[in-house]
Amino acid sequence: MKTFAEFGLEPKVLQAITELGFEESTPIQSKAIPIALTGSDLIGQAQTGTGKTAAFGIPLVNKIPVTEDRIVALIMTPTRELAIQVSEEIGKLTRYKGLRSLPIYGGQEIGRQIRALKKRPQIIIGTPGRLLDHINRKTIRLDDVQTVILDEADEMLDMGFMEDITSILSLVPEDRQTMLFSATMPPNIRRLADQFLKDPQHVSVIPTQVSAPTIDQAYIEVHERQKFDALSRLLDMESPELAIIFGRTKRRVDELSEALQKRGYSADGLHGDLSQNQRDAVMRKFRDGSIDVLVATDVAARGLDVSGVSHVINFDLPQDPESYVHRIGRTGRAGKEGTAWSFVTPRELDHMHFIEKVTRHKIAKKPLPSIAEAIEGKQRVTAERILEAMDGESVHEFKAIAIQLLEQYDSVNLLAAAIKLITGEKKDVNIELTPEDPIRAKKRRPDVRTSGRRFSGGPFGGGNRSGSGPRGRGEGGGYGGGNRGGYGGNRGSNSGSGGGYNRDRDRDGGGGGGYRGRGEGRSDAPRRPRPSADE
Ligand SMILES: Nc1ncnc2c1ncn2[C@@H]1O[C@H](COP(=O)(O)OP(=O)(O)OP(=O)(O)O)[C@@H](O)[C@H]1O
Ligand SMILES: [Mg+2]
Repeated sequence: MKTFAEFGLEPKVLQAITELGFEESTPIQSKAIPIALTGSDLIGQAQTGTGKTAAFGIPLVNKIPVTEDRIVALIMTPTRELAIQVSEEIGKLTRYKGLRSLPIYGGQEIGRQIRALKKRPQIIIGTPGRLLDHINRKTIRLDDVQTVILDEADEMLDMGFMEDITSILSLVPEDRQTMLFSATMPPNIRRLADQFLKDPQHVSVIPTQVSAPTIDQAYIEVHERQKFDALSRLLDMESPELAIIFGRTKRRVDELSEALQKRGYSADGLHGDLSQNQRDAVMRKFRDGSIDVLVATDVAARGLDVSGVSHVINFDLPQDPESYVHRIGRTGRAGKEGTAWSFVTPRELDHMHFIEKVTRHKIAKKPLPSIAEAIEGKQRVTAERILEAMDGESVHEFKAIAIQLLEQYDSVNLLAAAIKLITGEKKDVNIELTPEDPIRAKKRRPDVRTSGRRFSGGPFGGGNRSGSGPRGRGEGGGYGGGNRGGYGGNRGSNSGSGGGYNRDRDRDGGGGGGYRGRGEGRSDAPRRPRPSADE
Protein backbone atom coordinates (compact mmCIF):
# COMPACT_ATOMS: atom_id res chain seq x y z
CA MET A 1 0.00 0.00 0.00
CA LYS A 2 1.08 3.53 -0.68
CA THR A 3 2.22 5.89 2.01
CA PHE A 4 0.46 9.22 2.06
CA ALA A 5 3.69 11.01 1.20
CA GLU A 6 3.54 9.42 -2.25
CA PHE A 7 0.45 11.41 -3.23
CA GLY A 8 2.32 14.70 -3.29
CA LEU A 9 0.10 16.31 -0.67
CA GLU A 10 0.78 19.58 1.08
CA PRO A 11 2.99 19.19 4.15
CA LYS A 12 0.25 20.52 6.43
CA VAL A 13 -2.22 17.95 5.16
CA LEU A 14 0.36 15.19 5.58
CA GLN A 15 1.03 16.34 9.11
CA ALA A 16 -2.68 16.09 9.95
CA ILE A 17 -2.82 12.58 8.45
CA THR A 18 0.15 11.52 10.55
CA GLU A 19 -1.52 12.92 13.61
CA LEU A 20 -4.62 10.84 12.87
CA GLY A 21 -2.34 7.81 13.10
CA PHE A 22 -2.79 6.73 9.48
CA GLU A 23 0.45 5.11 8.45
CA GLU A 24 -0.39 3.88 5.02
CA SER A 25 -3.35 4.40 2.77
CA THR A 26 -6.18 1.90 2.56
CA PRO A 27 -6.93 0.38 -0.87
CA ILE A 28 -9.75 2.81 -1.67
CA GLN A 29 -7.55 5.70 -0.61
CA SER A 30 -4.61 4.65 -2.72
CA LYS A 31 -6.84 4.29 -5.75
CA ALA A 32 -9.18 7.23 -5.27
CA ILE A 33 -6.87 9.95 -3.95
CA PRO A 34 -4.69 10.27 -7.08
CA ILE A 35 -7.78 10.39 -9.30
CA ALA A 36 -9.57 12.87 -7.07
CA LEU A 37 -6.47 15.06 -7.08
CA THR A 38 -6.68 15.35 -10.87
CA GLY A 39 -10.11 16.91 -10.53
CA SER A 40 -11.91 14.09 -12.31
CA ASP A 41 -15.40 12.98 -11.30
CA LEU A 42 -15.39 9.74 -9.40
CA ILE A 43 -17.55 6.90 -8.13
CA GLY A 44 -15.90 5.14 -5.21
CA GLN A 45 -17.01 1.85 -3.75
CA ALA A 46 -15.25 0.01 -0.94
CA GLN A 47 -16.27 -2.08 2.04
CA THR A 48 -17.53 -0.51 5.23
CA GLY A 49 -14.91 0.86 7.57
CA THR A 50 -12.14 1.08 4.97
CA GLY A 51 -11.56 4.82 5.02
CA LYS A 52 -13.80 6.27 2.32
CA THR A 53 -14.17 9.50 4.30
CA ALA A 54 -10.46 10.25 4.09
CA ALA A 55 -10.45 9.03 0.48
CA PHE A 56 -12.54 12.06 -0.45
CA GLY A 57 -11.56 14.24 2.53
CA ILE A 58 -7.81 14.30 1.88
CA PRO A 59 -7.91 15.45 -1.75
CA LEU A 60 -10.64 17.92 -0.88
CA VAL A 61 -8.70 19.52 1.93
CA ASN A 62 -5.55 19.52 -0.18
CA LYS A 63 -7.27 21.32 -3.02
CA ILE A 64 -8.81 24.31 -1.24
CA PRO A 65 -6.58 27.37 -0.75
CA VAL A 66 -6.59 28.75 2.80
CA THR A 67 -7.19 32.24 1.48
CA GLU A 68 -10.56 31.12 0.09
CA ASP A 69 -13.49 32.75 1.86
CA ARG A 70 -16.44 31.35 -0.06
CA ILE A 71 -18.24 28.02 0.16
CA VAL A 72 -16.29 25.98 -2.37
CA ALA A 73 -17.11 22.44 -1.29
CA LEU A 74 -20.31 20.68 -0.44
CA ILE A 75 -20.57 17.22 1.12
CA MET A 76 -24.01 15.68 1.47
CA THR A 77 -24.86 12.84 3.83
CA PRO A 78 -28.16 11.05 4.43
CA THR A 79 -28.25 11.50 8.20
CA ARG A 80 -27.47 14.19 10.72
CA GLU A 81 -25.15 12.05 12.81
CA LEU A 82 -23.13 11.28 9.73
CA ALA A 83 -22.93 14.96 8.77
CA ILE A 84 -21.55 15.71 12.22
CA GLN A 85 -19.06 12.86 12.05
CA VAL A 86 -17.81 13.65 8.56
CA SER A 87 -17.46 17.28 9.55
CA GLU A 88 -15.32 16.24 12.50
CA GLU A 89 -13.07 14.10 10.33
CA ILE A 90 -12.68 16.92 7.79
CA GLY A 91 -11.91 19.21 10.72
CA LYS A 92 -9.10 16.91 11.80
CA LEU A 93 -7.68 16.72 8.29
CA THR A 94 -7.59 20.48 8.02
CA ARG A 95 -6.22 21.06 11.48
CA TYR A 96 -2.85 22.42 10.38
CA LYS A 97 -4.00 23.90 7.15
CA GLY A 98 -6.75 25.78 8.93
CA LEU A 99 -9.73 25.54 6.59
CA ARG A 100 -13.18 26.05 8.04
CA SER A 101 -15.81 23.33 7.74
CA LEU A 102 -19.35 23.41 9.06
CA PRO A 103 -22.03 20.76 9.51
CA ILE A 104 -25.53 21.88 8.52
CA TYR A 105 -28.36 19.59 9.55
CA GLY A 106 -31.95 19.57 10.64
CA GLY A 107 -32.95 19.72 14.25
CA GLN A 108 -30.26 22.18 15.17
CA GLU A 109 -31.30 25.76 15.79
CA ILE A 110 -31.10 27.54 12.45
CA GLY A 111 -29.98 30.83 14.00
CA ARG A 112 -26.92 29.15 15.34
CA GLN A 113 -26.09 27.79 11.91
CA ILE A 114 -26.61 31.20 10.34
CA ARG A 115 -24.17 32.71 12.84
CA ALA A 116 -21.65 29.98 12.11
CA LEU A 117 -22.03 30.57 8.37
CA LYS A 118 -20.96 34.18 8.89
CA LYS A 119 -17.50 32.86 9.72
CA ARG A 120 -17.23 31.96 6.06
CA PRO A 121 -16.59 28.23 6.02
CA GLN A 122 -15.15 26.84 2.81
CA ILE A 123 -16.61 23.35 3.32
CA ILE A 124 -20.23 22.60 4.17
CA ILE A 125 -21.29 19.11 5.23
CA GLY A 126 -25.03 18.81 5.28
CA THR A 127 -28.21 16.84 5.01
CA PRO A 128 -30.30 17.79 1.96
CA GLY A 129 -33.39 19.11 3.76
CA ARG A 130 -31.65 21.67 5.91
CA LEU A 131 -29.32 22.64 3.10
CA LEU A 132 -32.32 23.52 0.95
CA ASP A 133 -33.75 25.49 3.81
CA HIS A 134 -30.61 27.63 3.96
CA ILE A 135 -30.53 27.97 0.21
CA ASN A 136 -34.11 29.25 0.23
CA ARG A 137 -33.27 31.69 2.99
CA LYS A 138 -30.24 32.74 1.00
CA THR A 139 -28.00 32.02 3.94
CA ILE A 140 -26.10 29.52 1.80
CA ARG A 141 -25.05 30.27 -1.78
CA LEU A 142 -23.65 27.57 -3.94
CA ASP A 143 -22.43 29.72 -6.85
CA ASP A 144 -18.79 29.18 -6.00
CA VAL A 145 -18.89 25.48 -5.18
CA GLN A 146 -16.20 23.56 -7.06
CA THR A 147 -16.47 20.16 -5.41
CA VAL A 148 -19.53 18.13 -4.48
CA ILE A 149 -19.38 14.82 -2.64
CA LEU A 150 -22.31 12.52 -1.97
CA ASP A 151 -21.41 10.19 0.86
CA GLU A 152 -23.65 7.11 1.01
CA ALA A 153 -24.84 8.09 -2.44
CA ASP A 154 -27.13 5.08 -2.91
CA GLU A 155 -28.87 5.79 0.36
CA MET A 156 -29.46 9.39 -0.56
CA LEU A 157 -31.25 8.13 -3.60
CA ASP A 158 -33.09 5.47 -1.71
CA MET A 159 -34.39 7.84 0.89
CA GLY A 160 -36.15 9.85 -1.74
CA PHE A 161 -33.67 12.68 -1.72
CA MET A 162 -33.31 12.68 -5.51
CA GLU A 163 -35.53 15.71 -5.90
CA ASP A 164 -33.69 17.63 -3.22
CA ILE A 165 -30.32 16.68 -4.61
CA THR A 166 -31.43 17.74 -8.07
CA SER A 167 -32.56 21.11 -6.75
CA ILE A 168 -29.35 21.59 -4.82
CA LEU A 169 -27.05 20.55 -7.64
CA SER A 170 -28.86 22.74 -10.15
CA LEU A 171 -27.46 25.66 -8.19
CA VAL A 172 -23.87 24.44 -8.31
CA PRO A 173 -21.75 25.50 -11.30
CA GLU A 174 -21.45 22.83 -13.96
CA ASP A 175 -17.68 22.83 -14.12
CA ARG A 176 -17.33 21.27 -10.71
CA GLN A 177 -15.86 18.00 -9.52
CA THR A 178 -18.48 15.53 -8.29
CA MET A 179 -17.76 12.35 -6.35
CA LEU A 180 -20.06 9.59 -5.09
CA PHE A 181 -19.08 7.15 -2.38
CA SER A 182 -20.69 4.12 -0.75
CA ALA A 183 -20.00 0.52 0.21
CA THR A 184 -22.96 -0.51 -1.91
CA MET A 185 -23.72 0.61 -5.43
CA PRO A 186 -27.05 -0.73 -6.61
CA PRO A 187 -27.58 -0.28 -10.35
CA ASN A 188 -29.93 2.64 -9.93
CA ILE A 189 -27.02 4.72 -8.74
CA ARG A 190 -26.46 5.17 -12.43
CA ARG A 191 -29.37 7.55 -12.55
CA LEU A 192 -27.52 9.79 -10.17
CA ALA A 193 -24.27 9.38 -12.02
CA ASP A 194 -25.77 10.01 -15.45
CA GLN A 195 -27.45 13.12 -14.24
CA PHE A 196 -24.74 14.68 -12.13
CA LEU A 197 -21.35 13.29 -13.10
CA LYS A 198 -19.15 13.88 -16.12
CA ASP A 199 -17.11 10.91 -17.37
CA PRO A 200 -16.66 9.57 -13.89
CA GLN A 201 -13.84 7.20 -13.09
CA HIS A 202 -14.99 4.10 -11.25
CA VAL A 203 -12.94 3.04 -8.32
CA SER A 204 -14.10 -0.16 -6.75
CA VAL A 205 -12.23 -2.22 -4.23
CA ILE A 206 -14.85 -4.77 -3.42
CA PRO A 207 -13.15 -8.17 -3.77
CA THR A 208 -15.82 -10.86 -3.73
CA GLN A 209 -18.03 -10.25 -0.77
CA VAL A 210 -19.57 -6.91 -0.09
CA SER A 211 -19.41 -7.03 3.67
CA ALA A 212 -16.09 -6.41 5.34
CA PRO A 213 -14.08 -9.65 5.85
CA THR A 214 -13.18 -8.66 9.42
CA ILE A 215 -16.75 -9.26 10.53
CA ASP A 216 -17.66 -12.65 11.90
CA GLN A 217 -21.29 -13.16 10.88
CA ALA A 218 -23.84 -15.54 12.36
CA TYR A 219 -27.56 -15.87 12.72
CA ILE A 220 -29.83 -17.48 15.27
CA GLU A 221 -33.26 -18.79 14.47
CA VAL A 222 -35.68 -17.56 17.12
CA HIS A 223 -39.37 -16.97 17.46
CA GLU A 224 -40.44 -13.40 17.79
CA ARG A 225 -41.38 -13.83 21.44
CA GLN A 226 -38.03 -15.42 22.30
CA LYS A 227 -36.01 -12.56 20.91
CA PHE A 228 -35.58 -10.56 24.06
CA ASP A 229 -34.35 -13.48 26.13
CA ALA A 230 -32.07 -14.47 23.30
CA LEU A 231 -30.70 -10.95 23.27
CA SER A 232 -29.94 -10.83 26.96
CA ARG A 233 -28.29 -14.23 26.83
CA LEU A 234 -26.22 -13.16 23.86
CA LEU A 235 -25.14 -9.93 25.54
CA ASP A 236 -24.19 -11.87 28.67
CA MET A 237 -22.37 -14.58 26.78
CA GLU A 238 -20.44 -12.23 24.52
CA SER A 239 -20.09 -9.22 26.83
CA PRO A 240 -19.47 -6.76 24.01
CA GLU A 241 -17.23 -3.81 24.54
CA LEU A 242 -19.80 -1.69 22.72
CA ALA A 243 -22.80 -3.05 20.84
CA ILE A 244 -25.30 -1.62 18.39
CA ILE A 245 -28.66 -3.35 18.27
CA PHE A 246 -30.85 -2.63 15.30
CA GLY A 247 -34.62 -2.68 15.59
CA ARG A 248 -37.14 -2.31 12.82
CA THR A 249 -39.22 0.57 14.07
CA LYS A 250 -39.00 3.51 16.41
CA ARG A 251 -41.46 1.84 18.72
CA ARG A 252 -39.30 -1.24 18.77
CA VAL A 253 -36.23 0.81 19.61
CA ASP A 254 -38.04 2.59 22.44
CA GLU A 255 -39.38 -0.62 23.91
CA LEU A 256 -36.12 -2.46 23.56
CA SER A 257 -33.91 0.18 25.10
CA GLU A 258 -36.31 0.54 28.00
CA ALA A 259 -36.43 -3.22 28.47
CA LEU A 260 -32.65 -3.49 28.45
CA GLN A 261 -32.38 -0.73 31.02
CA LYS A 262 -34.91 -2.52 33.22
CA ARG A 263 -32.80 -5.66 33.02
CA GLY A 264 -29.80 -3.70 34.16
CA TYR A 265 -27.95 -3.08 30.90
CA SER A 266 -26.47 0.28 30.15
CA ALA A 267 -28.44 1.01 27.00
CA ASP A 268 -30.12 3.89 25.20
CA GLY A 269 -32.07 4.34 21.99
CA LEU A 270 -31.58 6.39 18.83
CA HIS A 271 -34.23 7.12 16.21
CA GLY A 272 -35.66 9.91 14.16
CA ASP A 273 -38.49 10.89 16.50
CA LEU A 274 -36.12 12.03 19.21
CA SER A 275 -35.18 15.67 19.43
CA GLN A 276 -31.79 16.50 18.02
CA ASN A 277 -30.57 17.26 21.54
CA GLN A 278 -31.58 13.78 22.61
CA ARG A 279 -29.94 12.25 19.54
CA ASP A 280 -26.73 14.15 20.22
CA ALA A 281 -26.76 13.15 23.88
CA VAL A 282 -27.21 9.46 23.06
CA MET A 283 -24.41 9.51 20.49
CA ARG A 284 -22.12 11.34 22.91
CA LYS A 285 -22.80 8.79 25.64
CA PHE A 286 -22.16 5.93 23.25
CA ARG A 287 -18.95 7.45 21.90
CA ASP A 288 -17.54 8.12 25.34
CA GLY A 289 -18.58 4.73 26.66
CA SER A 290 -21.05 5.91 29.30
CA ILE A 291 -23.55 3.58 27.69
CA ASP A 292 -22.37 0.40 26.04
CA VAL A 293 -25.45 -0.65 24.12
CA LEU A 294 -26.94 1.57 21.45
CA VAL A 295 -30.36 0.47 20.24
CA ALA A 296 -31.18 2.11 16.91
CA THR A 297 -33.24 2.13 13.77
CA ASP A 298 -31.53 2.28 10.40
CA VAL A 299 -30.77 5.90 11.14
CA ALA A 300 -27.53 4.52 12.60
CA ALA A 301 -26.89 2.04 9.80
CA ARG A 302 -24.82 4.18 7.50
CA GLY A 303 -21.36 5.55 7.92
CA LEU A 304 -21.16 5.87 11.69
CA ASP A 305 -17.70 5.16 12.96
CA VAL A 306 -17.53 4.55 16.70
CA SER A 307 -14.38 2.90 17.90
CA GLY A 308 -14.90 -0.01 20.26
CA VAL A 309 -18.06 -1.35 18.63
CA SER A 310 -17.33 -5.05 18.92
CA HIS A 311 -20.83 -6.32 18.16
CA VAL A 312 -23.78 -5.54 15.93
CA ILE A 313 -26.99 -7.39 16.59
CA ASN A 314 -29.89 -7.36 14.16
CA PHE A 315 -32.71 -7.81 16.62
CA ASP A 316 -34.94 -7.54 13.57
CA LEU A 317 -33.66 -8.38 10.14
CA PRO A 318 -33.23 -5.41 7.83
CA GLN A 319 -35.34 -4.99 4.75
CA ASP A 320 -32.58 -4.83 2.19
CA PRO A 321 -29.29 -6.64 1.78
CA GLU A 322 -27.67 -3.21 1.48
CA SER A 323 -29.00 -2.26 4.85
CA TYR A 324 -27.62 -5.52 6.27
CA VAL A 325 -24.16 -4.75 4.87
CA HIS A 326 -24.15 -1.24 6.30
CA ARG A 327 -25.60 -2.20 9.68
CA ILE A 328 -23.06 -4.93 10.33
CA GLY A 329 -20.39 -2.62 8.98
CA ARG A 330 -20.62 -0.57 12.17
CA THR A 331 -18.22 -3.16 13.57
CA GLY A 332 -15.06 -4.70 12.11
CA ARG A 333 -13.78 -1.30 11.02
CA ALA A 334 -10.27 -0.17 10.12
CA GLY A 335 -9.03 -3.76 10.11
CA LYS A 336 -10.38 -4.57 13.58
CA GLU A 337 -12.36 -7.71 14.30
CA GLY A 338 -16.09 -7.53 14.84
CA THR A 339 -19.03 -9.83 15.37
CA ALA A 340 -22.48 -9.57 13.84
CA TRP A 341 -25.46 -11.60 14.95
CA SER A 342 -28.89 -11.61 13.39
CA PHE A 343 -32.12 -12.91 14.82
CA VAL A 344 -34.21 -14.64 12.21
CA THR A 345 -37.73 -15.86 12.83
CA PRO A 346 -38.67 -19.09 11.03
CA ARG A 347 -40.72 -17.18 8.49
CA GLU A 348 -37.78 -14.96 7.69
CA LEU A 349 -35.35 -17.72 6.80
CA ASP A 350 -35.85 -17.14 3.09
CA HIS A 351 -35.08 -13.50 3.56
CA MET A 352 -31.88 -14.40 5.38
CA HIS A 353 -30.85 -16.64 2.51
CA PHE A 354 -31.63 -13.86 0.10
CA ILE A 355 -29.30 -11.57 2.05
CA GLU A 356 -26.61 -14.27 1.94
CA LYS A 357 -27.01 -14.58 -1.78
CA VAL A 358 -26.83 -10.89 -2.53
CA THR A 359 -23.94 -10.25 -0.19
CA ARG A 360 -22.23 -13.40 -1.45
CA HIS A 361 -21.41 -14.61 1.97
CA LYS A 362 -22.58 -17.72 3.77
CA ILE A 363 -23.74 -16.76 7.21
CA ALA A 364 -23.27 -19.42 9.87
CA LYS A 365 -26.31 -20.59 11.78
CA LYS A 366 -25.64 -20.81 15.50
CA PRO A 367 -27.77 -22.13 18.34
CA LEU A 368 -29.45 -19.89 20.84
CA PRO A 369 -26.99 -19.41 23.71
CA SER A 370 -28.01 -21.50 26.72
CA ILE A 371 -28.61 -20.03 30.14
CA ALA A 372 -25.44 -21.79 31.30
CA GLU A 373 -23.41 -20.12 28.54
CA ALA A 374 -24.86 -16.75 29.44
CA ILE A 375 -24.00 -17.21 33.12
CA GLU A 376 -20.55 -18.46 32.29
CA GLY A 377 -19.99 -15.46 30.04
CA LYS A 378 -20.95 -13.02 32.76
CA GLN A 379 -18.74 -14.74 35.31
CA ARG A 380 -15.82 -14.73 32.90
CA VAL A 381 -16.18 -10.99 32.48
CA THR A 382 -16.24 -10.49 36.24
CA ALA A 383 -13.13 -12.60 36.61
CA GLU A 384 -11.43 -10.51 33.92
CA ARG A 385 -12.44 -7.34 35.71
CA ILE A 386 -11.00 -8.67 38.96
CA LEU A 387 -7.73 -9.56 37.28
CA GLU A 388 -7.54 -6.11 35.72
CA ALA A 389 -8.26 -4.50 39.07
CA MET A 390 -5.38 -6.45 40.63
CA ASP A 391 -2.99 -4.33 38.58
CA GLY A 392 -4.67 -1.13 39.68
CA GLU A 393 -3.02 1.31 42.05
CA SER A 394 -5.50 1.36 44.89
CA VAL A 395 -5.75 -2.40 45.51
CA HIS A 396 -3.35 -2.19 48.39
CA GLU A 397 -5.94 -0.23 50.36
CA PHE A 398 -8.04 -3.39 50.42
CA LYS A 399 -5.31 -5.78 51.38
CA ALA A 400 -5.70 -5.56 55.15
CA ILE A 401 -9.33 -6.62 55.02
CA ALA A 402 -8.49 -9.34 52.53
CA ILE A 403 -5.89 -10.82 54.85
CA GLN A 404 -8.28 -10.63 57.75
CA LEU A 405 -11.02 -12.42 55.82
CA LEU A 406 -8.68 -15.09 54.54
CA GLU A 407 -7.60 -15.90 58.06
CA GLN A 408 -11.20 -16.68 58.96
CA TYR A 409 -12.78 -18.09 55.80
CA ASP A 410 -12.10 -20.46 52.96
CA SER A 411 -10.50 -18.58 50.04
CA VAL A 412 -12.63 -20.25 47.34
CA ASN A 413 -15.86 -19.43 49.15
CA LEU A 414 -14.76 -15.89 49.67
CA LEU A 415 -13.84 -15.30 46.06
CA ALA A 416 -17.01 -16.99 44.84
CA ALA A 417 -19.10 -14.67 46.99
CA ALA A 418 -17.18 -11.66 45.70
CA ILE A 419 -17.69 -12.75 42.08
CA LYS A 420 -21.37 -13.25 42.73
CA LEU A 421 -21.70 -9.74 44.12
CA ILE A 422 -19.79 -8.12 41.29
CA THR A 423 -21.57 -10.08 38.59
CA GLY A 424 -24.89 -8.98 40.00
CA GLU A 425 -28.08 -10.82 39.54
CA LYS A 426 -30.18 -10.23 36.54
CA LYS A 427 -33.10 -8.11 37.52
CA ASP A 428 -36.04 -10.37 37.18
CA VAL A 429 -38.45 -8.09 35.41
CA ASN A 430 -41.04 -9.27 33.02
CA ILE A 431 -40.47 -7.91 29.55
CA GLU A 432 -43.14 -7.80 26.87
CA LEU A 433 -42.33 -6.31 23.53
CA THR A 434 -44.92 -5.53 20.90
CA PRO A 435 -44.34 -8.15 18.19
CA GLU A 436 -43.15 -7.03 14.78
CA ASP A 437 -44.32 -8.63 11.58
CA PRO A 438 -41.74 -10.84 9.90
CA ILE A 439 -39.99 -9.56 6.84
CA ARG A 440 -40.69 -11.80 3.94
CA ALA A 441 -38.38 -12.49 1.11
CA LYS A 442 -39.81 -11.57 -2.16
CA LYS A 443 -37.54 -12.09 -5.04
CA ARG A 444 -36.75 -8.91 -6.78
CA ARG A 445 -36.91 -8.98 -10.50
CA PRO A 446 -33.72 -9.27 -12.40
CA ASP A 447 -32.97 -5.99 -14.01
CA VAL A 448 -33.70 -7.27 -17.47
CA ARG A 449 -34.50 -3.84 -18.66
CA THR A 450 -31.08 -2.54 -18.01
CA SER A 451 -29.62 -1.22 -21.15
CA GLY A 452 -26.33 0.23 -22.16
CA ARG A 453 -23.36 0.52 -19.95
CA ARG A 454 -23.45 -0.99 -16.55
CA PHE A 455 -21.38 -0.37 -13.58
CA SER A 456 -18.80 -2.99 -13.30
CA GLY A 457 -17.13 -4.63 -10.46
CA GLY A 458 -19.20 -4.24 -7.38
CA PRO A 459 -21.38 -7.11 -6.31
CA PHE A 460 -24.35 -4.83 -6.32
CA GLY A 461 -23.17 -3.10 -9.36
CA GLY A 462 -24.67 -5.14 -12.09
CA GLY A 463 -23.20 -7.87 -14.18
CA ASN A 464 -23.54 -10.37 -11.42
CA ARG A 465 -27.15 -11.01 -11.58
CA SER A 466 -28.45 -14.19 -12.95
CA GLY A 467 -31.56 -16.14 -12.35
CA SER A 468 -33.75 -14.40 -9.87
CA GLY A 469 -31.24 -11.63 -9.61
CA PRO A 470 -30.97 -10.18 -6.19
CA ARG A 471 -31.19 -6.55 -6.89
CA GLY A 472 -33.71 -6.02 -9.56
CA ARG A 473 -34.72 -2.49 -9.57
CA GLY A 474 -34.80 -2.48 -13.32
CA GLU A 475 -33.06 0.73 -13.93
CA GLY A 476 -34.14 1.02 -17.52
CA GLY A 477 -37.67 1.33 -16.33
CA GLY A 478 -37.03 3.13 -13.13
CA TYR A 479 -38.94 1.59 -10.35
CA GLY A 480 -41.52 0.20 -12.64
CA GLY A 481 -43.51 -2.78 -11.63
CA GLY A 482 -43.35 -1.94 -8.00
CA ASN A 483 -40.72 -4.55 -7.48
CA ARG A 484 -39.67 -2.91 -4.36
CA GLY A 485 -42.96 -2.53 -2.68
CA GLY A 486 -43.43 -6.24 -2.71
CA TYR A 487 -42.12 -6.56 0.77
CA GLY A 488 -45.37 -6.74 2.59
CA GLY A 489 -46.65 -3.48 1.27
CA ASN A 490 -46.19 -1.69 4.54
CA ARG A 491 -43.26 0.15 3.32
CA GLY A 492 -44.95 3.45 3.19
CA SER A 493 -46.61 3.37 6.54
CA ASN A 494 -44.12 5.15 8.60
CA SER A 495 -46.34 7.57 10.29
CA GLY A 496 -45.89 7.96 13.96
CA SER A 497 -43.80 5.58 15.92
CA GLY A 498 -46.14 2.68 15.76
CA GLY A 499 -45.88 -0.48 13.79
CA GLY A 500 -45.18 -0.89 10.18
CA TYR A 501 -41.85 -0.89 8.57
CA ASN A 502 -40.10 2.34 9.04
CA ARG A 503 -36.90 3.19 7.36
CA ASP A 504 -36.32 6.05 9.73
CA ARG A 505 -33.27 7.55 8.25
CA ASP A 506 -33.02 11.23 8.53
CA ARG A 507 -36.25 13.01 9.03
CA ASP A 508 -34.77 16.13 7.80
CA GLY A 509 -37.24 17.89 5.61
CA GLY A 510 -36.39 21.47 4.97
CA GLY A 511 -39.39 22.73 3.15
CA GLY A 512 -42.84 21.36 3.31
CA GLY A 513 -43.79 17.94 4.43
CA GLY A 514 -46.17 15.40 3.11
CA TYR A 515 -45.50 12.97 0.36
CA ARG A 516 -42.73 13.41 -2.04
CA GLY A 517 -42.02 11.00 -4.76
CA ARG A 518 -38.69 9.68 -5.67
CA GLY A 519 -38.40 12.17 -8.41
CA GLU A 520 -39.32 9.64 -11.03
CA GLY A 521 -42.88 10.58 -11.58
CA ARG A 522 -43.91 6.98 -11.98
CA SER A 523 -47.29 6.41 -10.60
CA ASP A 524 -46.73 2.77 -9.85
CA ALA A 525 -43.55 3.31 -7.97
CA PRO A 526 -43.90 2.59 -4.30
CA ARG A 527 -43.41 5.81 -2.52
CA ARG A 528 -42.03 6.44 0.79
CA PRO A 529 -43.66 9.23 2.63
CA ARG A 530 -41.46 12.18 2.90
CA PRO A 531 -41.35 13.18 6.50
CA SER A 532 -42.62 16.55 7.42
CA ALA A 533 -40.18 19.12 8.56
CA ASP A 534 -38.97 18.45 12.00
CA GLU A 535 -37.01 21.53 12.61
N1 LIG B 1 -5.25 4.97 6.17
C1 LIG B 1 -5.83 4.67 7.33
N2 LIG B 1 -5.13 4.03 8.30
C2 LIG B 1 -5.73 3.73 9.47
N3 LIG B 1 -6.99 4.02 9.80
C3 LIG B 1 -7.73 4.66 8.87
C4 LIG B 1 -7.19 5.01 7.60
N4 LIG B 1 -8.15 5.64 6.90
C5 LIG B 1 -9.23 5.67 7.68
N5 LIG B 1 -9.00 5.09 8.87
C6 LIG B 1 -9.95 4.93 9.98
O1 LIG B 1 -10.82 3.88 9.62
C7 LIG B 1 -12.11 4.10 10.18
C8 LIG B 1 -13.19 3.92 9.14
O2 LIG B 1 -13.12 4.94 8.18
P1 LIG B 1 -14.42 5.53 7.48
O3 LIG B 1 -15.44 5.91 8.49
O4 LIG B 1 -13.96 6.57 6.53
O5 LIG B 1 -14.92 4.23 6.70
P2 LIG B 1 -15.93 4.13 5.48
O6 LIG B 1 -15.23 3.39 4.41
O7 LIG B 1 -16.48 5.46 5.15
O8 LIG B 1 -17.04 3.17 6.08
P3 LIG B 1 -18.66 3.19 5.88
O9 LIG B 1 -18.93 2.48 4.58
O10 LIG B 1 -19.18 2.43 7.04
O11 LIG B 1 -19.06 4.61 5.86
C9 LIG B 1 -12.09 5.48 10.79
O12 LIG B 1 -11.96 5.38 12.19
C10 LIG B 1 -10.86 6.11 10.19
O13 LIG B 1 -10.30 7.06 11.06
MG1 LIG C 1 -18.29 6.36 5.31
